[in-house]
Amino acid sequence: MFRTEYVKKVYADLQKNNANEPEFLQAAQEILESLELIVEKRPDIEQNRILERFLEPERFIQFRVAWLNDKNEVQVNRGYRVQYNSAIGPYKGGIRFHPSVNASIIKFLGLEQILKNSLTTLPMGGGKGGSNFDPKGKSDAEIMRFCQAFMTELYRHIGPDTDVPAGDIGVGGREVGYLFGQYKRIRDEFTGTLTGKGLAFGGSLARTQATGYGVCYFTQEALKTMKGETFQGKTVAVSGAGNVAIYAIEKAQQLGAKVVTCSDSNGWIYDPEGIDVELLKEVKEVKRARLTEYAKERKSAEYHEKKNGEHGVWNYKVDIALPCATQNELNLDDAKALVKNGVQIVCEGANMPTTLEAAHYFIDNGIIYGPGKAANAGGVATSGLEMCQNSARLSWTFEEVDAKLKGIMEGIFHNAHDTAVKYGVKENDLLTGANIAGFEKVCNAMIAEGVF
Ligand SMILES: NC(=O)C1=CN([C@@H]2O[C@H](COP(=O)(O)OP(=O)(O)OC[C@H]3O[C@@H](n4cnc5c(N)ncnc54)[C@H](O)[C@@H]3O)[C@@H](O)[C@H]2O)C=CC1
Ligand SMILES: O=C(O)CCC(=O)C(=O)O
Repeated sequence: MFRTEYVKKVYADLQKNNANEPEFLQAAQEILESLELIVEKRPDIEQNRILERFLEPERFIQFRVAWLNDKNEVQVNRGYRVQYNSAIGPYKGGIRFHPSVNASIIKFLGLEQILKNSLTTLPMGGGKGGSNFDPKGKSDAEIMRFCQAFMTELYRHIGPDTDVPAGDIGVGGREVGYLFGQYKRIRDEFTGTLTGKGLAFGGSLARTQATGYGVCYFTQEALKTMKGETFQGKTVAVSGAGNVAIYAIEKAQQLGAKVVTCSDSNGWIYDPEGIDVELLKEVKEVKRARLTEYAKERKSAEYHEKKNGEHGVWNYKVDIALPCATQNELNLDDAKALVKNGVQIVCEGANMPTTLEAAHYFIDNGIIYGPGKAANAGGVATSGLEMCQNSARLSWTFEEVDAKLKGIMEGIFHNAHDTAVKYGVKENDLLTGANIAGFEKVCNAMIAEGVF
């Protein structure tokens, strides 16, 4: 797995100290496999014990969230915030509400976020938070009370120049609104402490679309540079049916592709005529319903129930795959099926959706592989743009924000690609390129700022 004694020891210690955290160890292993190349070139990394410091969060906060449901019964959940690394800016990263949330998931997401935020070129450190609260089936009033209870603890740890949370799975505009309202009430100040806010109270145009559109801008630049091609006429598989998936589908179709799949936790849609994105928005964003509702309205769509936890969407003949649901949703068998069916490029809208074996399989088979920390950085980049607008107390037009987002995504692709080439790995290995490029800036800042 590793060649150098230093990296071997760092990873062995990490395994010992985080024994029951598989997602965190997976993310760390994937990053360390890339960073070994820079460690071999730069002895100052080992001298300054940068890898050990980089992998250890600056702060990990865990707290109780007690709230009342609609029957006036007391409910108790666990809340988290990891403030992972502030070398290049205030901690920045989303909040996830999902029953699977635990320390391992929060730490893997926070670690990825450090490199992602560095790649955006904006001054943002890495953080992430969440709760094992399950929003499914909760009333609007329950969601509000939970968000208020969550913020009643979190507020003391965050601030516009300290730590700026945003949304992630289970946390969208509605939840950010309730979190922001409670923060403002407790602190008695109106600042840009959260991003993804509503447009009436400091949100940025295009933040809703940013992650999904950004994945497509990244994919488009990769196709253009490495294959001289575009989205026009291509067939695309997307997983997920949430914020990232919806706007990835919308942009891919605007760019001339046909997206034939999407999915949620219960099942998936195969729609050979192309997903009707307006209908999908109506089902998921307005009604908050299941994909069965989409299939009822759309004659050309097939609905498949997930029976054995399979993700289903990776078995069709497509040119482009965009996993946009959740971690480890694309395994080695899925990767083999995609490659057999002629996929050319896989770019991740979700965080770590591809298992490590599957990622290696893509790279070894010449598929362009854009890891989430590069391909889905458009969401946090636009959050960074929201922070700029809040500080300046102004707002840019949709076109201005979208143009900046596009420029940032194209820049991230070229940075990852050029770094892959510079470090002598295959040019389709944007994983190594993104890991090294994101790390280098953080590492230099950590050394310059002294031992901490
Ligand atoms: N919202 C954002 O700006 C960003 C989100 N991401 C990542 O994108 C992914 C999706 O997030 P959002 O679209 O924001 O969330 P969302 O809450 O809007 O949608 C979540 C999506 O994931 C699916 N999903 C969740 N758990 C699942 C499971 N166990 N099995 C199958 N599907 C499952 C849901 O069905 C839904 O399609 C996550 O990995 C998130 O970390 C990454 C960068 C930014
Ligand atoms: O916009 C943000 O700050 C967070 C986005 C996020 O959670 C992510 O990039 O995974």
